[in-house]
Amino acid sequence: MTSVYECKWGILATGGIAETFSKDLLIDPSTRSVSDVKHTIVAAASSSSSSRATEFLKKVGADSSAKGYGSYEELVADPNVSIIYVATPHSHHYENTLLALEAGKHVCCEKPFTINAAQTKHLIKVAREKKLFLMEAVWIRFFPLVLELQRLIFEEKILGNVRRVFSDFGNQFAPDPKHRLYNPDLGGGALLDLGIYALTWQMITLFADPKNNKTAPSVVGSIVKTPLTNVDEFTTMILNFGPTLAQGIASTNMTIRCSDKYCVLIQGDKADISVPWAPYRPTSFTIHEKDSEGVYTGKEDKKDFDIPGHGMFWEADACARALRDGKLEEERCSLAESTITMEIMDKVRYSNDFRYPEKLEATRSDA
Ligand SMILES: NC(=O)C1=CN([C@@H]2O[C@H](COP(=O)(O)OP(=O)(O)OC[C@H]3O[C@@H](n4cnc5c(N)ncnc54)[C@H](OP(=O)(O)O)[C@@H]3O)[C@@H](O)[C@H]2O)C=CC1
Ligand SMILES: O=C1OC[C@@H](O)[C@H](O)[C@H]1O
Repeated sequence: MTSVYECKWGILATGGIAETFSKDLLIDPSTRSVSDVKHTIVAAASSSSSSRATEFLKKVGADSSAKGYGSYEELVADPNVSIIYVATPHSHHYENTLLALEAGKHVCCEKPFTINAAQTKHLIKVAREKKLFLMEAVWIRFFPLVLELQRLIFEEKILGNVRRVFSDFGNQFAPDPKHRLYNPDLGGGALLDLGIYALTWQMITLFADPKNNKTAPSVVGSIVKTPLTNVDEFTTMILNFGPTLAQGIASTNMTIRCSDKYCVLIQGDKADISVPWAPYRPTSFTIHEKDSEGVYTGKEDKKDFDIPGHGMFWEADACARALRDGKLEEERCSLAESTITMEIMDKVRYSNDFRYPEKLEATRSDA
């Protein structure tokens, strides 16, 4: 019998996504036909109190031996923890990930990796120097749906040449200046929180096209800021993928929910693929056949994908396998692609005069 690798997680922060991720970690891997890795939560930390961390561990169903800490420093010092999951607001990812790396821990950090590309590059430098695994938690990259979609596009070539991709993630949020989405001090705004999914769809379809030869796209973007807190409320980007002569249009906002039917439309010369809501947790896509003049023939093929939980366990399984195999990076969610994505967001923000407070944009002096 082959041995099962046990990945020992430390959960840094106890908010919404920390809870969702932790519950997913503890779902029996056999429910998703996985038998080579399993996950244990050995500790969690809350910046507010150790009792909050202990309550969190109970709520997510961690083993009673799991430790609850009242500071992130104590968590990263725990010798039983192998990998830290960073689940704080964007504003804190850079410092929290550095804290964990400097303590010698592998890290899986929530999206967006950091506030800007300079910070991402510094994290990569530290991880490489310390020979530690590092990944931005772009969970949809690991969905079986995405793997199948890429297989159909790049191996079976069912779309022919892919020439254009529309991707949108807009959602209707109550305009609350205290919510992290509206708060500039927490890295608020549509682009970093939601727009990163619209960009991920561009990366997994147009950037990943073998003909693109891993070339970063050129980008122009336009931003409308909310008068409430001056963070971006609407952002739209046009991306030109030079080697493939394909164009991407990626949009995001936090006022209008994107269409239930078409959040993503991948257009080739033989067929299109549409992906309905939700762009951050897709469960189906439809292939629309076209005739030689590019007109839909009416022949459609819908593919549905079951998610036995929320769907965050697939990225966790990838982290576990990387640790087991001594890999410092996961190729499905590479550090190079995270850097390119951050650079795109920087370019669009800075060219539209949208900067976060100086303390959020700063990198440490050794960066
Ligand atoms: N992959 C996905 O599907 C999703 C990813 N995310 C990402 O996860 C991150 C966290 O989002 P979410 O869980 O919704 O946020 P929450 O506000 O629900 O939780 C954030 C947690 O971070 C900790 N924290 C530390 N410092 C601060 C601070 N100054 N202000 C607020 N919280 C602080 C708190 O935990 P404590 O008190 O325990 O320290 C808090 O509970 C974001 O970067 C977001 O992009 C969010 C939702 C979905
Ligand atoms: O990652 C996310 O996906 C779902 C959104 O509603 C959330 O704001 C975002 O952080």
